[in-house]
Amino acid sequence: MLRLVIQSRIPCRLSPRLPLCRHASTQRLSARKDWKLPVVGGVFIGLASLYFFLPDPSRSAPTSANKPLSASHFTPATVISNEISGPNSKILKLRVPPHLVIRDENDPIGFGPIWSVFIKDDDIQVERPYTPLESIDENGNMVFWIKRYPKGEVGRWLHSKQVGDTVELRGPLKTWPWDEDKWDEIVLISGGTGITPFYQLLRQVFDHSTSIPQSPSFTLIHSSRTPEEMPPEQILGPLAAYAEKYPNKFRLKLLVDTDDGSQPTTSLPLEVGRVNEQHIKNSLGFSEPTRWQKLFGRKDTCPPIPAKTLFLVCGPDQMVAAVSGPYGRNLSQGPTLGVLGRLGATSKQVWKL
Ligand SMILES: Cc1cc2nc3c(=O)[nH]c(=O)nc-3n(C[C@H](O)[C@H](O)[C@H](O)COP(=O)(O)OP(=O)(O)OC[C@H]3O[C@@H](n4cnc5c(N)ncnc54)[C@H](O)[C@@H]3O)c2cc1C
Repeated sequence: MLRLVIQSRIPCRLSPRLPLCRHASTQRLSARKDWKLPVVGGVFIGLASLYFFLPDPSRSAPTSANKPLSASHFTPATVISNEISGPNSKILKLRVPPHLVIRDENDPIGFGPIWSVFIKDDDIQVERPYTPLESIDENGNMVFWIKRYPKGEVGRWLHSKQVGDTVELRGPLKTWPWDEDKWDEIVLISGGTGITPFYQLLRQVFDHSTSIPQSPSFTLIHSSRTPEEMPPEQILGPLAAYAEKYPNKFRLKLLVDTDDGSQPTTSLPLEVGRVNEQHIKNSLGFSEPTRWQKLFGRKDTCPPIPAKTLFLVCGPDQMVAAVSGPYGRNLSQGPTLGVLGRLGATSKQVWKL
């Protein structure tokens, strides 16, 4: 998920370039007569400065407190609450004036799942995308589950916001277009706060859809690092309720990397381990051969994955790579590898959010 951060120029790209700059200045001291190196170095530094310090067209989008919400400008939002939900996470509630939320069914961006907003860190003028858990209500409220990384910029900044503070956001932006007629089976695989787009989608399907019997079946396989880092009850509670109410339409599987003895956020069963082939096979209803079947020659091969099956994957880079192969260059999807590749999923059946 972090891979899709579009506006991360400052922290991500500065660091690899610094050693190059240092290298250039060392050369200049030791080989004064070589005039080419300082000139090339100077041009390089000049270009790099332009790249980093010229205003970015999206970050420098105007702010308007009167126009309807849109991705083309920032809208001020008020912090309504900001509550701790785990060792590094908070549930943040923001409110925009409700009259700025125009719900137009013909709007191609619209507010259908899955959508997100960019929130701008005013101190350093950097924006990051975040997914409102429950879309946006009639009072203009949006609720987010936000993780803070030790050296992360915007997450830390958002964690420091107090009730009554103002932050600026722009959106909605379509993250993935939901089409209930296209798939029979959808397997959602998330890590950490990568669950947020899936929560938004599932809530839309199970709380707001009028045609649940016709909707695809869903399995959500979610993993967190430890029990206390599991999503809060606010997220897992409704999901557990959907699994109980619609057992043929929704299954939930929760994994932790390690059980460090910390207090889980949920009473739901947690399995220790990473997402593997067997989890995916179980989600598709493929049975494991019994000991007797193995003894009499049935190999643990996987039947072909049905054509109308979709896998959506969202989480930290390493998890996305292990499950579905790494992202490609320039924000492209990259090849389908990893667990899903080994099971024979095609690139049309896999989408890395
Ligand atoms: C469509 C979409 C929706 C999203 N929705 C959510 C959501 O609902 N909730 C949520 O929490 N996140 C969400 N994200 C992720 C979010 O956008 C950010 O990527 C995330 O919050 C990290 O941003 P940051 O500015 O805090 O960290 P960044 O500054 O981008 O840092 C990211 C990582 O790099 C490390 N890092 C930063 N600087 C350094 C350094 N100098 N040296 C070494 N390591 C460093 C950090 O420790 C961290 O691990 C979403 C992403 C996308 C693409």
